[in-house]
Amino acid sequence: METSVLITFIVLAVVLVGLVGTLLVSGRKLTPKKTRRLYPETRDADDQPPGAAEGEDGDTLVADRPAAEAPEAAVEAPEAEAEAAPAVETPEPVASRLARLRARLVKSNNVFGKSLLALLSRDEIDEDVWEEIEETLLMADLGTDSTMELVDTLRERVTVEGSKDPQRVRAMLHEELVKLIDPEFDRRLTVTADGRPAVVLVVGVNGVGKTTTVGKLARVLVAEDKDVILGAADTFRAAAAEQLTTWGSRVGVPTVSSDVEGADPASVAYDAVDKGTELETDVVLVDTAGRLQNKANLMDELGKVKRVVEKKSEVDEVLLVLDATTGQNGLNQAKVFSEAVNVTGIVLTKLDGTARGGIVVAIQKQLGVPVKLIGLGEGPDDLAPFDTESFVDALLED
Ligand SMILES: Nc1nc2c(ncn2[C@@H]2O[C@H](COP(=O)(O)OP(=O)(O)OP(=O)(O)O)[C@@H](O)[C@H]2O)c(=O)[nH]1
Repeated sequence: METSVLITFIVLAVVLVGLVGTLLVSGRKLTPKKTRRLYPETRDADDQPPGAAEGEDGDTLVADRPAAEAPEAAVEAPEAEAEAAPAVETPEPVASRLARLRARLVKSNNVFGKSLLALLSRDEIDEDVWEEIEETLLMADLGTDSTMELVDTLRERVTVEGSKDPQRVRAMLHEELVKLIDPEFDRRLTVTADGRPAVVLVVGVNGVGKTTTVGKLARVLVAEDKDVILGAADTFRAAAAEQLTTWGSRVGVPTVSSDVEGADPASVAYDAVDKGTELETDVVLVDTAGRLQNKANLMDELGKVKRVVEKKSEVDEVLLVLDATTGQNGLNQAKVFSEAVNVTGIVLTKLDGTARGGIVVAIQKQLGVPVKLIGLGEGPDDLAPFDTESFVDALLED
């Protein structure tokens, strides 16, 4: 009799211990996202990021973050280890990058502003001068309509006000350029969504800087303390996924890619959104391929990527990347893309290498969509939000 009581007691104890264990585990799952950041600052060198196991979803891989990270000083660790340089970089905050990149914009674009100011400050502004002004604006890729509009308005203002004072002329030009670029556009990126990750598709022809832009944008978002996941849906160029994974791992952001060459980009994009949802990231950034040799093919492929992603989640932003140095050609590309997907914002890259800042006006006019970001160099933090006032200031800097 006593033995059976003892056995019953032992069985009850085991069941109780099991129950307490289960409660503890499920309690951990319910820990709010923000208190268990996806990429903890302190990890053991061999820790895996959540859900980062290779091949977990069939052909889709989630690239590991860099293995070694120095533990924080508060963690008990040998001194030498605590001082080791962290493998994950800290991206530059947006405010300081703006100040730094402004100088680059001034350097490449103020030729345009300076020659305009010089022309407008002449003692006599005759027909020849107005023609020269027109030419300068066209050379800056402002586009014919906007050039005519600006010249007409300036002509009128200069005649009515009769002022040749360079400061006054500069102010007029500044005002008119700001009006043309339209400060009314909402240039904020939609990178927050309610109860799910915000989904951003990045599209554009090859070579314009798409993959680089996704990488740079991930850094901007990480600097703003957002959890990000990347989707390498440019399955056309073999090295693109690797390139993207490298960008991501530098700032501790995982990348979803396919181990099958030429895999279906829509399925990689879907997997990235799926993984982002599972990991409760704030943003999913999807890089896409941009072959333009066949318009119908491109439209089919991009349309499909968007449709398939939409089975899982809304798409919050479609960013079209355009190379500022390609002028009119870029505008034609923009048109094709905007027919394929509903573009919500433009990223204008390589503005550091051209005096054709006027392309901002032409593109916005053509697509009715704002330039939201500008690329001003090949460095990892050379991407900045577009701001009309500072852009025009940089054009007209002395
Ligand atoms: N100077 C300058 N170079 C840039 C900028 N953005 C990108 N690049 C360079 O442009 C080149 C092409 O960039 P990628 O990101 O590979 O272009 P992509 O559009 O992804 O090309 P595909 O993957 O072939 O479709 C790289 O050498 C980049 O460093 C920029 O703002 N300024």
